[in-house]
Amino acid sequence: MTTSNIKANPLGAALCEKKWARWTALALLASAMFFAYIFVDILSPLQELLQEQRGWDPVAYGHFAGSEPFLNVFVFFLIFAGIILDKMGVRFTAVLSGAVMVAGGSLNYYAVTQGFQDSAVAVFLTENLNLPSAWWNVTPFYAGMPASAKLAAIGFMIFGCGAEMAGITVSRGIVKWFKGKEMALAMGVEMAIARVGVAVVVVGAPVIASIVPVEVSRPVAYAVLLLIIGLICFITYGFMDKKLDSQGVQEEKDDPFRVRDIGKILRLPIFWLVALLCVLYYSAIFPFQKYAINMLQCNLQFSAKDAGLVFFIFPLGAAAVTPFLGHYLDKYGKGATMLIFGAVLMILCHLTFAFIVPATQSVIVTLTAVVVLGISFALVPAALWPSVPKLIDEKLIGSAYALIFWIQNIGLYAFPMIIGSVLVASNPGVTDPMKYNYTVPMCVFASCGVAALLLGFALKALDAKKGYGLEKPNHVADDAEKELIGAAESMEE
Ligand SMILES: NCCCC[C@H](NC(=O)[C@@H](N)CC(=O)O)C(=O)O
Repeated sequence: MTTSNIKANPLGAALCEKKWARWTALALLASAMFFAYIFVDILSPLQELLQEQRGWDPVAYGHFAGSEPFLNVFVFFLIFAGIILDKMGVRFTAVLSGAVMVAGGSLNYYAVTQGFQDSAVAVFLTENLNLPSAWWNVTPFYAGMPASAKLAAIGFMIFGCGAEMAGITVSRGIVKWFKGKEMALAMGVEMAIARVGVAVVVVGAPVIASIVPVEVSRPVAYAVLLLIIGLICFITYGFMDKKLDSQGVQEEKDDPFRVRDIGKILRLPIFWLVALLCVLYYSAIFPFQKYAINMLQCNLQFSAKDAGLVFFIFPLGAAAVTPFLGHYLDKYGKGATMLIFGAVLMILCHLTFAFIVPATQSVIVTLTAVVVLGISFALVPAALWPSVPKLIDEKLIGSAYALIFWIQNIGLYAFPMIIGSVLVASNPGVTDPMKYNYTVPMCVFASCGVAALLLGFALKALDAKKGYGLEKPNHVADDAEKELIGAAESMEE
């Protein structure tokens, strides 16, 4: 349960009390995340070029793309990241995560360069990591996978450790600087900037790659450069963070860390409601993004470029709305209600893609659904992430974010594969990628929305019963929660 982290500062106003300082801290954290999100999707619009220049077929690309959460999910790296964050604090973990992203990103870059193709490492990887395509092979590697895709996947999974570690660290950093102030607005701005990163990549990567001589690795080189700038942002943030600590505004660190603290989080019913809502909602968003362009191509008979332009408004729409919803949450609350609305909008949009878009082939209907889905993708993240500090003890917040991310990453790992299988099973005999019928996969996404909606109702009911303050504005919740939390804790004991 939350306690205020602000201690009286005899030397005057703490840095986080100064608006310019806390927004500068946010700018540094958000810039690093912006660059991370750019890297995540840098190869997504270059699949055709990867096939031409590096011999990656869709299967190789799919295995590479799915490799990012691998270490986080199966080697529990995210859990360790949460423990490191709670033990070592934001400053150390931010710089560590930035360095891990640069290391993984550089390896990923080297794998797609021409230089790697003729190297001894390429020969070694061609002969190794040829794992059978059996059900138990949860790794991204399979027999016959191009060596460059294997090394790129290794780089991408290392990058993924850094990116997710950065994600939880930035969330905790925002709590540290903005608690009791414009916390949801700050998280909204950070996520909006991240969404712009996704939009920039969709348009920018193909342009950079197509500069003569056409080269698929060039956009990746630029993205690695941005990761290095992101690391510099984290280091710069470290100086501000240190100053803040020296003013007595220190994070509550769990010292010594006890595994039973994780057990404490896992025993909270409200934690499970939030984590399951998160995995179900995000599993119907990020994996959907991977199939959306092809779904639009099949339904509207569009080229990939036109479908990309239609889908481009999805992250931009979300980016435009998220900060306003964050501000609304700070001022008026209604977090649980926002989660419910977000789930309803998502269900409506996925059902529209499942039934109305294929029947009407209407561009207007499609655009409307994409815009509404963007609003849903603003509502849920804007309400979800700033609500976590209302539910969990501040010294365990890093572990709590990490556990939620970990559960979410299981969904993000599994769903692209589940949807791929459902797509193939519901389109027997179809081999032309422009002829898929997406009705059944879209119904699977919609059913995730229905489950998320039910969890949203349960969350609202539990909040009303135990008084976590999810429906309260942030500032008010901060004062009220201290009393409520004590009551809630004793009830939970
Ligand atoms: N300060 C908000 C942090 C969460 C943002 C959230 N990102 C994630 O949930 C990532 N774990 C997703 C991923 O694994 O790629 C978002 O809404 O983008």
